[in-house]
Amino acid sequence: MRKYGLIQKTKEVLMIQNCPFASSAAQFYLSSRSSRSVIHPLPGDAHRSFITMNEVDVSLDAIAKQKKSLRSKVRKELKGMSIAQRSQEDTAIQNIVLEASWFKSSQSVCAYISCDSLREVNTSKILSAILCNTDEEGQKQKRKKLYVPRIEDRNSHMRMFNISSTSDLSPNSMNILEPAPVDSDGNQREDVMQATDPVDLFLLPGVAFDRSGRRLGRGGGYYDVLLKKYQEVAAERKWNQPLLVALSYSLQIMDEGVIPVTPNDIHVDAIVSPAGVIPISHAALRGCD
Ligand SMILES: Nc1nc2c(c(=O)[nH]1)N(C=O)[C@@H](CNc1ccc(C(=O)N[C@@H](CCC(=O)O)C(=O)O)cc1)CN2
Ligand SMILES: Nc1ncnc2c1ncn2[C@@H]1O[C@H](COP(=O)(O)OP(=O)(O)OP(=O)(O)O)[C@@H](O)[C@H]1O
Repeated sequence: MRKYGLIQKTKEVLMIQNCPFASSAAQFYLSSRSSRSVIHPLPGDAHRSFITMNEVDVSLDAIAKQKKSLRSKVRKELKGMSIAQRSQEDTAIQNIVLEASWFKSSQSVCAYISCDSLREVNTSKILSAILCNTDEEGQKQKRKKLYVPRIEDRNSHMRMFNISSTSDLSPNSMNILEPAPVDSDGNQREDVMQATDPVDLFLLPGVAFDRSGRRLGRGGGYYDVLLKKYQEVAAERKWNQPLLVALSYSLQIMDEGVIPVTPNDIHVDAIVSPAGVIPISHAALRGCD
């Protein structure tokens, strides 16, 4: 069912031409002509507006394999990082976020709870600052709303629930901390999809990123599905779209063209690495003024 939907969507996207940056996925088509099944820019091949279902299948399978292999390569490199290097990069990245104008002005944030064994950029300092209402100098701030992920099933279904303390969290089967849908007083937590105010900022985890905004996740499709849904909800409610900011160790930033993508992959607006913010979209460039 999902695969058929994906094939339909892929075909629709592949037939769109001359799209602006906002739908950057549409500027590429999947090609199975090459044995490596790469992604080509459209212009020179704009006449090729149809591909068969089989070609889409072959290309998507090849892309899935390329993603898997890139994930293993980067995971290995992350395992090779020294504790000191990671800790230095964790501090630098989190300080950059805490000092950024787009973070300071945000009122509602979706962020991940970092998992040490997955070698994810640490978010504990950012989460504490949000939950304690303090800025990087310890000054009191207006309290931001915080939503964190909870996996619902293995079918790419994740929800984001509002929490007010890290004591609201317990480890799931993957040893990632997550909130129960009901709090300790028996009250249903607010799901970000039901929130009455917009989310300004998503802080995203991932395995690899590039300077054109491509993001390779852990392979569950959880973020791609949730972000697409949230973008649709925001558009229906005529809200500004949230800024999508990925947190990345230096070695997770790839040269352009290395990260394979499909039309389902949501591009990020900016990346924060220890070297600073890499603004990608117009929204991020405006936010970095
Ligand atoms: N901190 C955090 N929370 C998150 C995510 C995340 O990436 N980071 N997710 C974002 O989706 C969801 C969880 N998805 C996950 C998907 C895979 C693995 C994992 O352990 N993957 C192994 C490889 C498994 C395999 O290849 O079979 C790994 O990456 O080492 C963990 C979480 C929701 N919560
Ligand atoms: N919007 C979507 N609708 C349906 N299926 C999707 C969607 N996005 C991703 N998927 C499916 O999820 C699976 C994993 O996708 P992919 O490898 O791109 O995940 P990822 O980006 O690494 O993970 P994540 O989004 O959790 O960080 C694939 O089978 C993909 O087709």
